[in-house]
Amino acid sequence: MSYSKYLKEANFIGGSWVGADSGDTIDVTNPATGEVIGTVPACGDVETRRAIDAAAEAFDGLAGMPLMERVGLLWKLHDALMDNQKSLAELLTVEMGKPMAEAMGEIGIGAQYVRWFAEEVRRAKGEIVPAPSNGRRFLVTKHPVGVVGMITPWNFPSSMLARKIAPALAVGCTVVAKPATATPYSGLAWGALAEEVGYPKGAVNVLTGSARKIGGAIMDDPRVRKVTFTGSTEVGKELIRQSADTVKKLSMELGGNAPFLVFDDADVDAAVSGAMVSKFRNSGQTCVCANRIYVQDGVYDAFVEKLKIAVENLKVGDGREAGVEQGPLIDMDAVEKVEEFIADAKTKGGTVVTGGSRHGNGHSFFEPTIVTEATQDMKFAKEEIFGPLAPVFRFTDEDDAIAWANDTDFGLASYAYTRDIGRIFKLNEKLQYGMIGINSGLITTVEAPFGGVKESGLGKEGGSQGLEDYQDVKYTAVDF
Ligand SMILES: NC(=O)C1=CN([C@@H]2O[C@H](COP(=O)(O)OP(=O)(O)OC[C@H]3O[C@@H](n4cnc5c(N)ncnc54)[C@H](OP(=O)(O)O)[C@@H]3O)[C@@H](O)[C@H]2O)C=CC1
Ligand SMILES: O=C(O)CCCC(=O)O
Repeated sequence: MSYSKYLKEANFIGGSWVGADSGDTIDVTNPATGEVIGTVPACGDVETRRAIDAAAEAFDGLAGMPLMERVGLLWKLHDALMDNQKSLAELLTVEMGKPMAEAMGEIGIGAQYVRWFAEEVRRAKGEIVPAPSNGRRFLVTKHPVGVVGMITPWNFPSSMLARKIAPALAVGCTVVAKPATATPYSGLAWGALAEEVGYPKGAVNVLTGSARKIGGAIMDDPRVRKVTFTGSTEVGKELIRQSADTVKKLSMELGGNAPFLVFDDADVDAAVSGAMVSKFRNSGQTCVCANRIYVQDGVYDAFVEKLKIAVENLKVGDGREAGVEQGPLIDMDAVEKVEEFIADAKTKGGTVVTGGSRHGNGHSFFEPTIVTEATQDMKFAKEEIFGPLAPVFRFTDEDDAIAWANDTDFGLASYAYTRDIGRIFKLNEKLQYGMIGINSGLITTVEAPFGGVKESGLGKEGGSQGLEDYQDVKYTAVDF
């Protein structure tokens, strides 16, 4: 199959494809079938330090490369992604399970991130700040932070690296990346692409293996000046603690618990379409997925009826089959977690109006599910579901809905459907979230800063802010 071009069973360190020193490997399986599709090296701290050596050595060369050469490399990277979009998407689907259409979209948005940062870096201007007296100039300039450690999850194994690697390389930082063990090939493909388009040796290094050992070596090393992580809040907090000893710059894209508010004046059909994309994209496994759907009394029944029809039309199956819209969950633990949420809701008065069970064919598939009459004491009101389960809560009063929406430690994405302009501005002020979708269930775009507040993380990815996160600001006072 064409995806085999990018199925690399070795790690990319200092410009060479290598195994673990021990020779040990880890199996990689297709969650839709359970079959082993290949192996990757089980690397640890020694190999990670070697990768950091290579990245540190490559740094001056990449940082000192003329801007238009760095931009040229990014353009080549963009073209390589688009030229190989189908084979990279197949690889992604085979290791992660998402439907091919979504995998094609993920490779496409990854390429867009590369193009965006190739454009944005040309406008990464500094400042000359007015001095208070004559004979002085105050310069504010921007510089690449240095070697960047990147740790990424399985749910968007290609695009989560795109929005970290692209700005890093754009400004001249070098990279040591550790993709998730469940989905390593889409991460290793970034090494293959960097090699293909001619990045200097050591500019991009990609390792697989023990999260604790690779992560530990990245966090301990003073040469790694920044760490960017996407994943669970629990691991993110541990990395924040570990970063203290060497005071690293951090970007943390952590968990979410997105509220999705539907007010009486909403266009109910539009709200249902928005809820479908927000809740069921990637089988509910995105950190910006609607986790709690709050619907006002006046449209509650109509919303549930239409949502049920849309959910029952979803085709579940192997992501490689034509027309499939819901792939498997990443593993059986994820299935069990969804089952626990449903069982808890049922004991507290929730009603399963569709779905609720494992899907027939034996692997980690789960039926797209709706639970109605959800309440604030149910587990999913506080915890991230990360699966195809849509809890629908009922509300009467706008202020109650906003208070419930904010009643969480997370603050990543939120959504609201309403046509009242005054309410839209009130939501903009009151919702304690880094991102708000008004009459839109799909808000991720390269042009805008993606990121959360509260325990959903630190820093932004995308937008102009997503470039600045890879730069240090330096102030130089010149007296003459
Ligand atoms: N915000 C988001 O986008 C995501 C949120 N999640 C949430 O987290 C839950 C658990 O998912 P999971 O994949 O286990 O997420 P994790 O946070 O455990 O994994 C994300 C990445 O961190 C690595 N990692 C794990 N432990 C450490 C460590 N101690 N030091 C350094 N790196 C580490 C993982 O490596 P390895 O794969 O080798 O374990 C992976 O590369 C999900 O159910 C979901 O709720 C998950 C993924 C993405
Ligand atoms: O789940 C994430 O961590 C990122 C979601 C990206 C997207 O919305 O496409």
